[in-house]
Amino acid sequence: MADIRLAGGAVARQLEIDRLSKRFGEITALEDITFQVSAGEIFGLVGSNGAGKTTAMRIVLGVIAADAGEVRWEGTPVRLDTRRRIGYMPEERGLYPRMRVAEQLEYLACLHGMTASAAHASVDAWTERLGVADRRDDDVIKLSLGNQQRVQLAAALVHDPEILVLDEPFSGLDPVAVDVMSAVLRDKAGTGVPVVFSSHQLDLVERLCDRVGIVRHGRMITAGTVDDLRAGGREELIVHAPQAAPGWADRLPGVTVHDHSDGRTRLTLGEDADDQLILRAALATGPVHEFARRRPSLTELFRHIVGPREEIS
Ligand SMILES: Nc1ncnc2c1ncn2[C@@H]1O[C@H](COP(=O)(O)OP(=O)(O)OP(=O)(O)O)[C@@H](O)[C@H]1O
Repeated sequence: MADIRLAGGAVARQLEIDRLSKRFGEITALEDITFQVSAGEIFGLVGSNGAGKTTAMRIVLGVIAADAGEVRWEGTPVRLDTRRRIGYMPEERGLYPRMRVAEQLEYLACLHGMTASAAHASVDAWTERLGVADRRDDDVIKLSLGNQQRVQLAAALVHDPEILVLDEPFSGLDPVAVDVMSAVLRDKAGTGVPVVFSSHQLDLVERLCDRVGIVRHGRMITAGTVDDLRAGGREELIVHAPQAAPGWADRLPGVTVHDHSDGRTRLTLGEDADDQLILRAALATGPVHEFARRRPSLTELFRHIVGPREEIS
């Protein structure tokens, strides 16, 4: 168990997922998965289909029990009373299709212990913020999928949770809704809420998350800031020389050419590579419009780490 005691004996406000394991018959969904999300931090869980992300979140929420391991908040094992203070967006979504938006959000807020008047005010505020205020009196089933998802996020937020756990909150959202959702998550983190969410949209994860964890076959294979993860990836050189023919860089020492199209070549450099030699070789083909080092994106890192046959979908 990690020591999360701070100087002076205070306990860090941290959600700890500690060595969780879970099997479903022959299938190992989780194997010793461990990660922490601090108060105020946005943590992105990424992994291929079936990697174990949903299973981990369900265990945090107590929807299913772990075979082994523990989930703690502020150093104390998470029990029913803590779970009432978590805002959860389940993958299977959980709204009553034939109940009106405001009615069911108020009902959910009251289930989490809010008074009726506080619930009413909170529903007004969140439906406004999430752009579904004009749908408050509609049955959920009449809403588009994207608007249902906004309501689902409102359901996770309406009781003013201490912790947010969101399974694929961005899937199926239009770009405006993605921006609204991102801003809400940032704001909640800004008030000290630990936010953990899963997503296959790695560009979004890269932009939004303070730290990212890559899950594979039920294990956390790496976790850290995107910059930490990038430190293990190879820097690339992009050369845009429109007149360069394919193969122009193939014989340069220490150079590996990854692709070349429309005069744009993507290279990685070994120890014996000389970037000035590469530049001279590019200039020998004609004008050079771009010559830039580029760090790998999270998508590229993901491909590199989990392997090309197991790409995210
Ligand atoms: N209730 C269940 N019964 C049997 N197997 C299950 C059950 N829930 C999950 N699994 C299996 O456990 C593994 C992990 O599934 P999980 O849903 O946690 O993955 P995931 O990372 O969330 O995937 P996705 O990105 O596709 O949502 C998969 O092999 C899945 O088929």
